[in-house]
Amino acid sequence: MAYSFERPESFTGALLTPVQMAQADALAGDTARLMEAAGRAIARSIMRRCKKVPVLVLAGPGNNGGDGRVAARYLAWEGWPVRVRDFRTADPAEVARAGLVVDAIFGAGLSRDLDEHTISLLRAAKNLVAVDVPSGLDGASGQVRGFAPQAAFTVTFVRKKPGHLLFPGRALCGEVLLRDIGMPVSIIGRVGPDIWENSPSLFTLPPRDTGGHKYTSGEVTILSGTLPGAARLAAMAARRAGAGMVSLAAADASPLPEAGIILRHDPLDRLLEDPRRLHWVVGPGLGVAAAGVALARLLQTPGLAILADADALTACAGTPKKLRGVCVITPHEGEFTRLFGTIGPDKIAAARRAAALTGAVTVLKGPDTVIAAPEGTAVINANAPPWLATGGTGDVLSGLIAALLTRGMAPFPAACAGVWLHGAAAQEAGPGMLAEDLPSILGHITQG
Ligand SMILES: NC(=O)C1=CN([C@@H]2O[C@H](COP(=O)(O)OP(=O)(O)OC[C@H]3O[C@@H](n4cnc5c(N)ncnc54)[C@H](O)[C@@H]3O)[C@@H](O)[C@H]2O)[C@@H](O)CC1
Ligand SMILES: Nc1ncnc2c1ncn2[C@@H]1O[C@H](COP(=O)(O)OP(=O)(O)O)[C@@H](O)[C@H]1O
Ligand SMILES: [K+]
Repeated sequence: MAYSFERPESFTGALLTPVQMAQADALAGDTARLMEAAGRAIARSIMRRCKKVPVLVLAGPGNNGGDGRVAARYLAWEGWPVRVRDFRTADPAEVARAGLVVDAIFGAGLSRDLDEHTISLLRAAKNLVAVDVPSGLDGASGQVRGFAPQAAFTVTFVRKKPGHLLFPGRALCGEVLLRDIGMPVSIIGRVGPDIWENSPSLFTLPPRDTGGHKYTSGEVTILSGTLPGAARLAAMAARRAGAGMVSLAAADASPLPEAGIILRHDPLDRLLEDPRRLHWVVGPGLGVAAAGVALARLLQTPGLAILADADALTACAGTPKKLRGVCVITPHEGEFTRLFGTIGPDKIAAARRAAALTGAVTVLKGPDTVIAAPEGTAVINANAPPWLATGGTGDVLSGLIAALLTRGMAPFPAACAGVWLHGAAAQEAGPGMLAEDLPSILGHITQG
């Protein structure tokens, strides 16, 4: 069974771009009712989370402004001191005096950079709650158009937008509160979301085969080279994540690895004679020249599942088509840029282009890792704590994804599951963790 990508029927975790959100709005038709529900949700969130202070609602020209006006009405009913100002005539000095500013200037309809007057208003706010997104934030990409304020929290509706999860948007939103305003799930289905927030509801980990032996659980071979520690980290992760056999293939006489990792000094051609050796990790600590040669050789052998990382990616800098036939690539931003050119303002579009060009599931790593399938489905990961940004964690991720592949998962869900479990392990390890702390935690969170 191929453990495939699972789209929840409820579309939980689906992300809607501003264009898709507008389509949903048009299909639903009843904007007034949705706006009423949105405004009530904003007011409730404020009343629950904030002290009663004078509130100033900055209202824009579209539905975002409409949501803000409805929220003001509910706040006033509950006895809150609240004023509404049209953003065109509002005064920054008045904004600065407000105890709480509700930013309802622009949401999904943002179509150009903010002008100086709007920026001066938003800059003056000391304590701001954003409606849908902080005004100036592009909901599709998480990029800032001219300026966007820092929100204490953001209330959004129906489904989150990619810009809530992609940096710098994620940081500017503060906590994102997703509120149901009665948009039918069938309409979300008709819009056809193709970007998702990563979570375990998108994949199922294969159960361990109770009647199996080490080879039925799959074998992963990891090429080791100039920095053998990197390959060992990948190997430790692969073993803990349930690969039955893990071999390090080292051309030279590298020092003995940990007990339980098999060290092979055979030439690559010899290793390829074993038909069970289907899953390969190429790149971590291998050396760029060696990685280029090894990758080319592996790609001549049909039927292999190859994960290319680190030096194998650098070896293909400027010639990404050399990666065709690889199953998963895991570039960080530097490796990605060397391969495909600048990422630009839209990280999802960049990852999709790379996946389409190479045919490989592309894991564009970072604090907001994007995983893209060659046919275009994209997933944004948001569970990685900042302390995951430490040397060697990328090697662990490679070994982890390779183990999930060898356990029978298809490449896209294996990549999604690997990235999510990697973040979950780092959360469990806590601040100050090292890459080598992750494998033992993976041992207990990767069992099906
Ligand atoms: N889609 C839905 O299901 C719902 C959406 N709602 C709200 O509707 C919002 C989207 O509404 P709209 O499509 O009316 O869009 P907005 O309210 O974001 O604003 C669109 C208007 O602002 C103008 N504009 C855009 N960028 C500008 C700039 N930089 N400077 C000056 N003017 C600019 C546009 O020309 C347009 O007139 C959402 O963000 C959300 O707050 C809610 O009412 C509830 C339901
Ligand atoms: N600021 C951050 N917050 C959370 N995770 C991060 C951050 N920066 C990087 N990461 C994650 O840390 C890992 C680093 O991988 P990589 O750059 O390949 O490092 P290395 O080569 O040292 O193993 C990736 O999984 C990446 O998604
Ligand atoms: K807004």
